[in-house]
Amino acid sequence: METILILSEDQILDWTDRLYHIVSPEDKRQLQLWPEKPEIFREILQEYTTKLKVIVEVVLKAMARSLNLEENCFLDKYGEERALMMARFNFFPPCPRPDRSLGQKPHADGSAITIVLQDKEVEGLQFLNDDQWFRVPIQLPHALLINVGDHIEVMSNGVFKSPVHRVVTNSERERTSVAVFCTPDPDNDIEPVDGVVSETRPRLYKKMQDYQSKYLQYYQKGRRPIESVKI
Ligand SMILES: O=C(O)CCC(=O)C(=O)O
Ligand SMILES: [Fe+2]
Repeated sequence: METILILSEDQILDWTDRLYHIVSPEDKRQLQLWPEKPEIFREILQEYTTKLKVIVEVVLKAMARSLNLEENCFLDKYGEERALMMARFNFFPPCPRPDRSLGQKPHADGSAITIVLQDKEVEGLQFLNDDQWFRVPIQLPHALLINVGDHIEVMSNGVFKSPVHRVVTNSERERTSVAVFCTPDPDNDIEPVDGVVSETRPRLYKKMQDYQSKYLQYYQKGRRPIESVKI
């Protein structure tokens, strides 16, 4: 299943094939679209999802504590049971012109946090800081990369930043990665939490509404969706 929306003729496409599935909550899964082979796929994805839920809880609590906030303040807004987890399997085939195309164009994730399992052997992910791209190393096989998404930037009133990143291609080797986007329960109002707004640190973001559809519109035009909620 693919969610690329072609919104205009001049839209720049990513050099990638993707499989994109909701993995939680269970009643939102569309199992009829999941691969049937290898047979172990569903079982492994189920187990992976269950384990990632534990990581999300630990990480969101730790992030709150690190700001001296009540430890459940991000987790409560995230919503645990009804939070949306979407798994994206990214396949980046070798590209004959890596100088002219990207596996994934610059973007920041629209999640609360994203958990990425990178290819064990082929690098490609890069993060932007001060106008410079920094490569993410892959020395640690099976390491999970945890990336802050737009929802945590808003909830933390900008203390945690949702960084811009991209994936570069290469002409020799294919690359795969699995990104699981952990996004708050769509019924929850997401805005800066109590304790991050003060006289010295004014509120920087509005309430996030209908962010998913805004996200796609902005993203495909090469703009940062989070701009739509900045005050
Ligand atoms: O391929 C990667 O390492 C990261 C992919 C990514 O940024 C994404 O799917 O949003
Ligand atoms: Fe990403």
